[in-house]
Amino acid sequence: MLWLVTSGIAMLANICSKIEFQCVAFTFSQLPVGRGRILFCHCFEDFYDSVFVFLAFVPGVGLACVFRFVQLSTTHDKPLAKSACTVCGLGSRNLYGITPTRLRNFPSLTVSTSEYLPTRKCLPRDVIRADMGTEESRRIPRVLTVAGSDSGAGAGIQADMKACGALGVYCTTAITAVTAQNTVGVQGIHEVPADFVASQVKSVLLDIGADVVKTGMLPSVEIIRSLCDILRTYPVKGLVVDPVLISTSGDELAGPAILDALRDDLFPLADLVTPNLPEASAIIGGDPVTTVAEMREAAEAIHQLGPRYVLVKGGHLPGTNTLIDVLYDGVEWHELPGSRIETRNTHGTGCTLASSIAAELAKGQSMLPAVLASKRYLKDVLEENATLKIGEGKQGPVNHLFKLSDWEKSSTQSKFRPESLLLYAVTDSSMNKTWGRSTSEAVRAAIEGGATIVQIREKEADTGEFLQEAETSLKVARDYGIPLLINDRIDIAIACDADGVHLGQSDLPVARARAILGPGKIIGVSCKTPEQAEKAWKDGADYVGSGGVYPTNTKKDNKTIGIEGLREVCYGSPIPVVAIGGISGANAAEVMAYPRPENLKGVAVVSAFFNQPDVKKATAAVKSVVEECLKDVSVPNTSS
Ligand SMILES: Nc1ncnc2c1ncn2[C@@H]1O[C@H](COP(=O)(O)OP(=O)(O)O)[C@@H](O)[C@H]1O
Ligand SMILES: Cc1ncc(COP(=O)(O)O)c(N)n1
Repeated sequence: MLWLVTSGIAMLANICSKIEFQCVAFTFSQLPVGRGRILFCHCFEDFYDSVFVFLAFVPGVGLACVFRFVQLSTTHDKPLAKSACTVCGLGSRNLYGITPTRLRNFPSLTVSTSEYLPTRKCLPRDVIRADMGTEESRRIPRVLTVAGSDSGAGAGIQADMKACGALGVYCTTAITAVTAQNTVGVQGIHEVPADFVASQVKSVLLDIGADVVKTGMLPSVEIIRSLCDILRTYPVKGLVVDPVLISTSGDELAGPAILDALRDDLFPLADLVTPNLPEASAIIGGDPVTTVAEMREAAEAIHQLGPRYVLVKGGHLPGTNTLIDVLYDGVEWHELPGSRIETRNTHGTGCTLASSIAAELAKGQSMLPAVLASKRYLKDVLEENATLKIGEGKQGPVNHLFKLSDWEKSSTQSKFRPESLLLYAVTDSSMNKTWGRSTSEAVRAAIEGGATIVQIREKEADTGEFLQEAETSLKVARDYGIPLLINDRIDIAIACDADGVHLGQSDLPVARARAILGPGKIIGVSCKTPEQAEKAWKDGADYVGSGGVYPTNTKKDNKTIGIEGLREVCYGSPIPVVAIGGISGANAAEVMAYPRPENLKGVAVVSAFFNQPDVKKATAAVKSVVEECLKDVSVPNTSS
């Protein structure tokens, strides 16, 4: 039920004659209000079941009326309404004087000027609608999309929701048709009855509200007409009309029968109409639109039909790599150029552009900046996803949420492959300096010699130098497809986007590191005991580095655990283990010899690679020893 509280009787009568909801009027002066569907109520309890309260009043008188209303609602021992209801105020700007605190029973207050009357003509383009949240609530720009569902999710409702979401705008929906659609084409269309489309639109507008309405596929004249009726009754700040007729695949989504309804009913209400070239041609009666000059003529002709702006989109311009969209407001022309991006993933570009413009308008942008911002967003989407493969057909969908969809970061699967531990190179900058080479040169040589994973270990350099070393080494490792980890310093790993970190027992706890790095990065942990290995696994590590297997000078005060200690760790470790500490070509066979624990995957080497004149040769030498051990296919020993 919609409640009207008013002292402006004439306005109330006018509004009630236009809306379909049952209205109950409560006038503070108890004046008789006797028209249409208006009923009376005489006590405050009667408001209790309302879902929407509309405060209508004449300027001047209105403010006193609202204060009285607020006072009543706050002194009353019940809340104003059972559930949070929207309060819409209509009248003078004086409403701005009401503070959110005074209106704490109202989740939102919408104010429009008294020029708001249920005839579209007198609705100012910039009708003032200030939604005042309560002190605790935040407001988010809202777009309502009235469009078809695309099961392939590149276009239609799905595109609109994702584009608005990506741009920080809350998108509600009224579905006009459900299509069975994929990258090959449209296999079926199931139209939603016009009255149910209208119900969806009203449900949204009467509760959540919308700053801007965007339309896409409107498959019938009835749907267009009922939408126009609603928009005349409940005007919104902006209306963006994408006159969808045919899909990129060439399938008809709305027949020529709707053209008259678009031209006569919807376009005059629109702030922006966004036809592509075939749509522009159909709207103006079939004349070809294939050049920028013809786009201008079409924009002019469409503008005559009543919208404030026309954007004729040039995605279908033949034989050019510069795509021009033409924007026209009846006076000024803007030719907005963009380069054609080579990609099959263009299904949904039109819907995406229109809904992005709607989103930008909802944020309060004016038209030209909104169009430019949307073109930039679309360009980023097309560029980022140019080579993406979704579906087998010719028209790949636009992937709007590319910023969220770095699967390596969002995946629940680590990139870690246990086999990569086979020949693990751990750098030492002082050794490399002694031999006159940079860390990245040493990394390249180790990889060329057969290293299967690299860890940058830096104990001397300051943070800036370390980062630079890591970045240049990472470039080398990426060229060869070899994972590169950073020793100890999770900040450096994040800064250069390395593949992961290797942590000691006294470094950042593994669980914290995992929480920071996410599931896609590799984490290794140094462990000397099976208990440490078990904990590392529980905390989210991918592998264990266990040693020192042999005495070594690389790490001071490092206890040697020997082959026996290594094996104990392996048997207690639920995750793969790499042996470390004093390993060289001379002893690697002993470490890796069969029978060995199944999860002992390789050897990590420092001096035997980097304290050598020829890193590549030294690495290759250890590699051949380890590979020799792998040739032994005897059943691995898994018991202690
Ligand atoms: N391959 C592309 N590279 C860059 N921009 C494109 C490409 N294809 C379309 N666009 C842009 O996408 C928007 C939608 O264009 P268009 O393809 O004409 O619409 P529709 O998807 O409605 O057919 C326009 O701004 C157009 O310039
Ligand atoms: C439900 C729906 N709405 C709109 C389009 C147009 O998008 P495109 O022109 O990219 O095929 C579509 N294919 N499906």
